[in-house]
Amino acid sequence: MTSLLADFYPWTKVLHVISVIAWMAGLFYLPRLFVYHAERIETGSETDELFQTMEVRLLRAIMNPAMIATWIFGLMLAFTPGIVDWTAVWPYTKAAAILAMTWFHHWLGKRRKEFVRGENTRSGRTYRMMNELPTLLLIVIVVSVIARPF
Ligand code: HEM
Repeated sequence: MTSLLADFYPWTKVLHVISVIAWMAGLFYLPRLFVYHAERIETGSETDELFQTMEVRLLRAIMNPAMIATWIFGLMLAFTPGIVDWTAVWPYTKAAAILAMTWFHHWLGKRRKEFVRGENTRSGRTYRMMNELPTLLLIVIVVSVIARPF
């Protein structure tokens, strides 16, 4: 099994990076939709319904599968022999940022359901601020996994 993982290593990494890009696209775009949904759209209007459709499609068709694929290929890389030096610090800074990213994904999912019920209480400003979180986490992850300064 481990030698199979070693044979597929470059392709696993290709699939990991492709799924990461798709996941990140959604993590950047969904809070942006929430900003406009919270600031500009009247609850119960046709535009409200249109935004709900865009949000649910983005989450279900792109973000959920991309997150699952990122985890599967990432774990396959982590189990590939000789790839991760577990005595270094970078795997743990990366892991902490990944957990935060996964938490953020679920936080967005809960906010989407509030919009569906017409119960959003958060302002556009809050969603604007939360929109910065995936950028910060992305920086921590990419520095951890590529520059490995620690
Ligand atoms: C979800 C769980 C994740 C796990 C278990 C995981 C694990 C890994 C592992 C073990 C590697 C291989 C490192 C190597 O080849 O030396 C890797 C590569 C990489 N990961 Fe992840 N990762 C995850 C999520 C992410 C996320 C969310 C991002 C970006 C936001 C990301 C970005 C990258 C990049 C850019 C590489 C390629 C680095 C290189 O060129 O070697 N990963 N990942």
